[in-house]
Amino acid sequence: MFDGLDVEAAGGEALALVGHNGAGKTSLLRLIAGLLAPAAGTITFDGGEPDTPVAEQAHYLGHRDALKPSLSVTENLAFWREFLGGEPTDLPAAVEAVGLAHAAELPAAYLSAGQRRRLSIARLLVVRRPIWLLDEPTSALDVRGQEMFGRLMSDHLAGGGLIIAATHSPLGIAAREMRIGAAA
Ligand SMILES: Nc1ncnc2c1ncn2[C@@H]1O[C@H](COP(=O)(O)OP(=O)(O)OP(=O)(O)O)[C@@H](O)[C@H]1O
Repeated sequence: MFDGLDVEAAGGEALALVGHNGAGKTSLLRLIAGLLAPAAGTITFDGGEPDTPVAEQAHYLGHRDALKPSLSVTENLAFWREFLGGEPTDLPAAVEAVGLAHAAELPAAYLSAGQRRRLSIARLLVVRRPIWLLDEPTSALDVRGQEMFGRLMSDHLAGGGLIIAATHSPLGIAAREMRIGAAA
């Protein structure tokens, strides 16, 4: 799919992966997230927890929102916090931060596409991880949702976090562009 790829990104930086459909942007994110094994090469995280795999220090926000439809918004977040071994955090604050306070007790099955994406974004806030791997994160978000997520991404970068995002549209924050594959 791709070879000879040499990418480096530092804390506080956002890297925007751009490239044509099928270039390998999602695959690169999935490699870093530990969901695919590289045929060759290594992925390292200097300054992270040395004994913890990079994948466990990263959040992967994929195309599909990983939600349990029968659980409410708050229950989904509680599930993720438990599953990912997060510290006790203020779930209502995370729900509020993504603009879902009015839907906190609604089953995820009833959420719109944009609301599901907002709930997925709340997972990034509930369990703190330094690396955010985002695949088309703003798809389905309305303008206010995009602004909200832009602020959350900026806060993450200001705290020394790292963002790597595959995107076909502006990310809403200053990002270094990295092209995957040949220009279309
Ligand atoms: N599980 C898989 N098995 C086989 N081939 C795959 C698999 N997943 C992806 N591919 C192939 O790898 C290539 C890169 O796919 P990828 O999803 O990484 O592209 P992308 O750059 O994210 O594209 P898009 O802009 O359409 O989201 C494509 O040719 C795709 O068909």
